[in-house]
Amino acid sequence: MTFRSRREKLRHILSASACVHPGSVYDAISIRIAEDLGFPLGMFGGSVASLAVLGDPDVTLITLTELAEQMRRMSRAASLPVLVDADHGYGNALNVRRTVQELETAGAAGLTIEDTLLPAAFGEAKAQLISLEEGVGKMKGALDARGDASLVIMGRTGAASITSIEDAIERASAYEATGVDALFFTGIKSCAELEAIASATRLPIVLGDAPDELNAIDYLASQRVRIALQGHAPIAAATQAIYEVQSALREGTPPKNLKALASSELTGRIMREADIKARSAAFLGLKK
Ligand SMILES: O=C([O-])CC(=O)C(=O)O
Ligand SMILES: [Mg+2]
Repeated sequence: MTFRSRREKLRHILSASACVHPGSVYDAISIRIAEDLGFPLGMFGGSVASLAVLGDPDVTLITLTELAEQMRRMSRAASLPVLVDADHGYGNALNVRRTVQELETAGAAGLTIEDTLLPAAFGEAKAQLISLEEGVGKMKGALDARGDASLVIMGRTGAASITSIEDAIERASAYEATGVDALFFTGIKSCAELEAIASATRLPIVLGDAPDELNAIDYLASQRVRIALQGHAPIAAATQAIYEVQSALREGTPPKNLKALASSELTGRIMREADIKARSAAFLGLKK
């Protein structure tokens, strides 16, 4: 499937009237599983990118090259549309342009650019924001860099949990005015806050995190939330599974007694083994 048709699917989600949960994806295996299970969209979070690629926490150590390469691997492995958390765009507004170019050619369906000051400033324990003006410049740079007009650019603000809900609304309104395709919020704590945002803006809304008060999907849809993230449980589950199997082996459990391994049928499906066999027959003169 072409990159454009993946982007059009994401655009369709944003323009429809329902709210969807994306699958959390971070590598070729996780995206193929999300695709096979019927998720309409994959979310490639910055936190899981750092963990999967570097084994590091989410402290902006991953490079744009590493992020884009991981996206490229996922684009090859599956055709599920993927929304990429591009953090602050890896620098200033000129770096944001480069980030958009790299993620576009790597096959992202959409990406978010946020106004958090990253990496963290010297001597500051708490997260900080860049100025509204700099945030606007980043959004304009992102839109200007787009080569395929169907690539979805989202303006993201974490102001609700860093400064105030009023600041989040002011920033979101300014980003909306640049022509971005959707608004992505983190740190929204209540229905009242979401309703204030929904009535002050008009673009589709994406929620990066949400307390229990905000988990009824029909209510979210009624407030123009089109995508609601659910964290990144798959990589946590994978980490636990690897820990358990390595512990068992280290303690002397024979490999044949290990529990909860993927069956060869499941592994074969994820590896698209039938396709490889058919191609081997067609191109290598081997039997199907
Ligand atoms: O975008 C998301 O998935 C949430 C986030 O910031 C991260 O996981 O880095
Ligand atoms: Mg992030």
